[in-house]
Amino acid sequence: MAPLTRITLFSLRHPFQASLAVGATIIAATLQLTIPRLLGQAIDQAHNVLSVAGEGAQEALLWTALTLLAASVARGLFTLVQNYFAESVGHHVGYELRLAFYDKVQRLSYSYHDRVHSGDLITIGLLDLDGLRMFFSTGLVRTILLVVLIGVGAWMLLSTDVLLGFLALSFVPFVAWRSSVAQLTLRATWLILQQKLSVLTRVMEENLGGIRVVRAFSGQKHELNKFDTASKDALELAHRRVRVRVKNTSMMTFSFFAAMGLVLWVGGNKVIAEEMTVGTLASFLTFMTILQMPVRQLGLMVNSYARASTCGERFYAFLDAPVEIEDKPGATPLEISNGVLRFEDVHFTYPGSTVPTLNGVSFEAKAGQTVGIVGAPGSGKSTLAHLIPRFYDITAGRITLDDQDVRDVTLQSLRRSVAVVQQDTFLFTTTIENNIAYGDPWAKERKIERAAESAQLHNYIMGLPADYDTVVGERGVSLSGGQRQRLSIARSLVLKPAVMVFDDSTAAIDAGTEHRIRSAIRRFASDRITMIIAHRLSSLMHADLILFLEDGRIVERGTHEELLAQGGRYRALYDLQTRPTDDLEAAQ
Ligand SMILES: Nc1ncnc2c1ncn2[C@@H]1O[C@H](COP(=O)(O)OP(=O)(O)OP(=O)(O)O)[C@@H](O)[C@H]1O
Repeated sequence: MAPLTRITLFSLRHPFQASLAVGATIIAATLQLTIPRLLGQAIDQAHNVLSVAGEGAQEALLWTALTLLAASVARGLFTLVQNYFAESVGHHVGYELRLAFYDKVQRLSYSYHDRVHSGDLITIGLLDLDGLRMFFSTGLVRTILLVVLIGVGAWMLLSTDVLLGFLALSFVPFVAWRSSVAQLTLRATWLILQQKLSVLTRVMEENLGGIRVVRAFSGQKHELNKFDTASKDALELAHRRVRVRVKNTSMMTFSFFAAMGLVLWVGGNKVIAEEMTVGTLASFLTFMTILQMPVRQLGLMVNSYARASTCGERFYAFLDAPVEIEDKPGATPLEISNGVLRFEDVHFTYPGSTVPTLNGVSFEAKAGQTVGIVGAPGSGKSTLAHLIPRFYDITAGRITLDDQDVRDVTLQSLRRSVAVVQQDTFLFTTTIENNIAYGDPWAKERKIERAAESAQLHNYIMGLPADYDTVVGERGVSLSGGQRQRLSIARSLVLKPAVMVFDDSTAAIDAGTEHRIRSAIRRFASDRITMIIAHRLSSLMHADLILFLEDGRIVERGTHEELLAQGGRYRALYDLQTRPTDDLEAAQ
């Protein structure tokens, strides 16, 4: 369905507000059209009062004046109702679209985020959504208003006097054309201006985010130049927009007054020739003044259609994008009994890639066991871990937890049972307690503290100004890399997952603390599988099973001792990491 049809039908899901807005628009426009007639009538009656000076003439003038006043007040009230309910529909639509957008964001697969920049998603969720939200009031309701005002108004003028009617309407096509051209040009330049401003925002964001690098490398001058260039571009464009607006406004005003001059000239002659009353001429001029604004607004209406159409295309393409990873129909919650994880001939290729990342990986791990994964950068270690909680779906083979294929169980139960502690930790701007309890907001205080104790973070937290209530994140207390990693470990421990993966997540933690964390986790790990991905062999030497990955294949497997005895790649890596630096330098 076309985006405009879709948003129109969506807006009509609020029939009460929508019909009040439309009804009030039609009544307000009709009342507005009576004003020039009444005004003309009043002028003629005033003329009669002056020339005839009769009782009846005065009374008639009074009545017309009162009717005029009533029509103006009523028009104002109906315009108020129109604006209120049209806006109200827009806000309801905006609210519902925002929820639909956010709901979709929560369900999107990792592969979608790999493809689409988060800045683009924010643009869809803010600007595109706004373009759609406004369509009801600035597009649909305005169309009705303009059709009634211009259509009925033109008919009334032409039916009163054809020649004068044509002259009075002569400015309409020109102003409608200029206004549409101006609005469309302004829209196009607005989009470019947004891009320029987003470059400015990005430059500023990077500067603030990387402020330490900028200062350390004395990059201030370079940063200022970058900012200045982006700023100048935005300034030039803003000037161009002002020129378009000023030029078109002047042209439209000129054509309106030219038409008005013509009407005065021809109409004046008709009045002199007594073919027309002064009141009728005055009503023509008032009609023109009333029509001027809506005709100028034709451009805004055209713009609203253009905007809603392009915004709608992007917005609905996002809403309709297939969710690659979701619960399959009839998925049941994962049930953990023995806690056995099995990879059976797993193959995986990233969506959009032609090169397989994992090639026939098979292994088994039981509850209480630790599996270490080692290999060169890019060999597929993180990928392997990300397949267990279904961040991506495998291309071939099977991954099971207690004989249940991970694709057959509900995602929520799976992800509560498999926790991946990443190397980069994201902290929400909230208290430490809320950050740790993110996966289980109802976790008891003691549970949170125990998790922090195991992650060797409790003592540090107790030294903070408001201990667990201390706010961290961008606007809170800054944590070091190692402390962030420990917080991330605590966050996963709270979940008590059946499989816990440490993806290079102790790289920023010193060996002593890492050892203490490992011992603490081992105490709680009798019923869970711990998987450790690390470059530092000392982090995973104690594992029950170590897998050596190379180009997505397991090329060596066994315990530390077995692998050393094999004398293969693991042995070589071990020697490299344990050999004194002097030996290495001598070997080079
Ligand atoms: N989201 C992605 N989309 C496409 N290819 C990816 C994606 N993530 C990783 N890859 C590719 O898959 C391969 C394996 O990456 P992976 O991150 O699993 O390696 P790794 O062994 O964990 O590396 P490191 O030790 O550096 O963390 C790499 O060639 C990488 O470029």
